[in-house]
Amino acid sequence: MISIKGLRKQYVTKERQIIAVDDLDLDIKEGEIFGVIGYSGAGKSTFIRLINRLEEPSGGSVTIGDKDITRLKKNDLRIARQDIGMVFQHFNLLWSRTVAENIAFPLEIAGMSKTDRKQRVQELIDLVGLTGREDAYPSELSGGQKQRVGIARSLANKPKLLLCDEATSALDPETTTSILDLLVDINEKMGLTIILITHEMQVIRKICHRVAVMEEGKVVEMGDVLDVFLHPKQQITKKFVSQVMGNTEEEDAIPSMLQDNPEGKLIKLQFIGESANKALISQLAKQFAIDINIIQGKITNTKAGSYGTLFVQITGEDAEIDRAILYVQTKTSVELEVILNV
Ligand SMILES: Nc1ncnc2c1ncn2[C@@H]1O[C@H](COP(=O)(O)OP(=O)(O)OP(=O)(O)O)[C@@H](O)[C@H]1O
Repeated sequence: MISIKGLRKQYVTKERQIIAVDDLDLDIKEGEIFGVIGYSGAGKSTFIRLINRLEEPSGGSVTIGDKDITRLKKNDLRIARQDIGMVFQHFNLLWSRTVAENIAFPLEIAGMSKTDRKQRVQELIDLVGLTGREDAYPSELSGGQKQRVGIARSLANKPKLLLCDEATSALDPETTTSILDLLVDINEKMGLTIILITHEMQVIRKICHRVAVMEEGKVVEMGDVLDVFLHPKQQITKKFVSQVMGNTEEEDAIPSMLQDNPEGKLIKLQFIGESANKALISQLAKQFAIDINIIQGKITNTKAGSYGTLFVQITGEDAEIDRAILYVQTKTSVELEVILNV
């Protein structure tokens, strides 16, 4: 639905030239929640603002449906933008307007009649859970409520695409969760495509279907969220995954946990779905003459399902351990890695 080709943005200042977005190619599917993650300065904000041309690209194209946004003249761009909502980190509300008036603002610009506007605003207020706060001013609202107004306003013209620029970065973890839940709800109810940028892997984990990792203006890794969590390739992606899964230093410390009983093999199992794994452990213990001691385990839930890592110590005759390992590798979908041979 959205096709981005060779997208580029170069800033030229007196002191320096910066390529903030460097030859980006991406296809985003209709109805998906697509996350872009990167550290500060990676080019995320520039990228998302190029999509609706809040920034003018230096090269490349952004095609939404059958419209090449980068080629539209001013008036056509204004019309095309009605199909693209945007949510901002710092809400960008009009402080002298009430909740209802903020949400009505884009409808006024689009020329909707007062009666229709009133009805649409009420629908939106109910949708984002602000019923009863219509006449409040932004200064009277919590951060989460302000963002709900921002989201309602972005949806006013029934866009097909929603761009979220660090929409939860100014919010505490609990409020972040409730706003992310709202985005998922909107995505599912309306089939709205969402592109979000963030520096938090938790945001990607909770709601995104696919993720792109950005570094120095380029996408360095991209894939289904579950795949990226299970098999991060680039160093930067591994770092982001460890934000959620815990530090790899913890893994380094695991061999020392075997100090009390240094024998057998230390194995890392990676699996999708918790129950499949539990069943596997008991099956292995029954089928092979081995003992399995669970050292450490972690389950993480993503939008696409749960996955986990389990560290186990297997003891017994070497040949029997090897048979059990071969069984897991050839007969199950669980991934197995021998971390340590004692
Ligand atoms: N208007 C501008 N003029 C000059 N350089 C800019 C401009 N906007 C962004 N840049 C530079 O482009 C690069 C990418 O910035 P961008 O804000 O897109 O990154 P980001 O990943 O969104 O980071 P952050 O989360 O800190 O905003 C940075 O080096 C930044 O200094």
